[in-house]
Amino acid sequence: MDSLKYIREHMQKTIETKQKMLADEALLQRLADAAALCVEALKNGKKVMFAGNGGSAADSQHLAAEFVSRFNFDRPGLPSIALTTDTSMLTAIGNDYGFDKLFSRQVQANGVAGDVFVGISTSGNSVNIIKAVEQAQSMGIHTVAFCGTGGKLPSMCDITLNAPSDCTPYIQETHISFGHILCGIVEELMFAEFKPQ
Ligand SMILES: O=C(CO)[C@@H](O)[C@H](O)[C@H](O)[C@H](O)COP(=O)(O)O
Ligand SMILES: [Zn+2]
Repeated sequence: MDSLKYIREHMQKTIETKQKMLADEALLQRLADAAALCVEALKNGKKVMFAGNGGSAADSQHLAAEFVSRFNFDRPGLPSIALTTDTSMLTAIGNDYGFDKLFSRQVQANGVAGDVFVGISTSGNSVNIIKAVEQAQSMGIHTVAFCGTGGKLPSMCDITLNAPSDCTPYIQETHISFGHILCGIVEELMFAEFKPQ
C-alpha cells in the first residue's frame, strides 16, 4: 500500500467534487436559497434542526453549534438543535419505537411550523431521515436535503443540496462546505452590525 498515492488520489477526488460544485450555478443558487430560508425562519423566531447518521450526525452537531455559538464573529446565538446528541432520547426512541423513528419522533415533539429541518444523508436512503422529512412536511416545517446524487431524499425536500459525487467521503467533505457556507451567509445577513470593521 502506497500511502502517498492514497493521499494524492483522495485529495484529487475531493477537489474534483468541489470544482463540480463550484461549476453548478443552480446548486450554488439553491445554497443561497437555503440560507435565505434559514434567515426568514430565524427572523420569525423559529429554529433550524439538523439530523444525520454516523459522520452526518457529527456534521449535524457541528453545524447546530455554529448557529448557537458563533461562526466568523461574535453575535447573539441563533436557535438550532442537532437531533443526534441526546443519548437518553436516542436510546428511548430507538428502543421503544425503533431506529427508523429516531428523528421523526423528535421533529414531531419539538418542531413547529416555520422551522427548518436539514436532513443529511450521503446515500439519500437512510429511513430515519426520510421519515423525519415526511414528518416535517406534515407539520409545515421547511425541509432542506444535504445529499449526494442517489437515493430518495434528493427529490423529497423543498431545497436539495446534492454534492456532485456518489462516494460517501467526498459527499461528506462537500456537505461540511455547504454547512459552513450556510452558517456564514446567515450570520452576515442577520448580524451585519456585529461584524468587526
Ligand atoms: O462517516 C461515515 C463514512 O465516512 C459513516 O459513519 C457514515 O456516515 C455511516 O455509514 C452512515 O450510516 C451513512 O448514512 P447515510 O449518509 O447513507 O445516510
Ligand atoms: Zn466518515
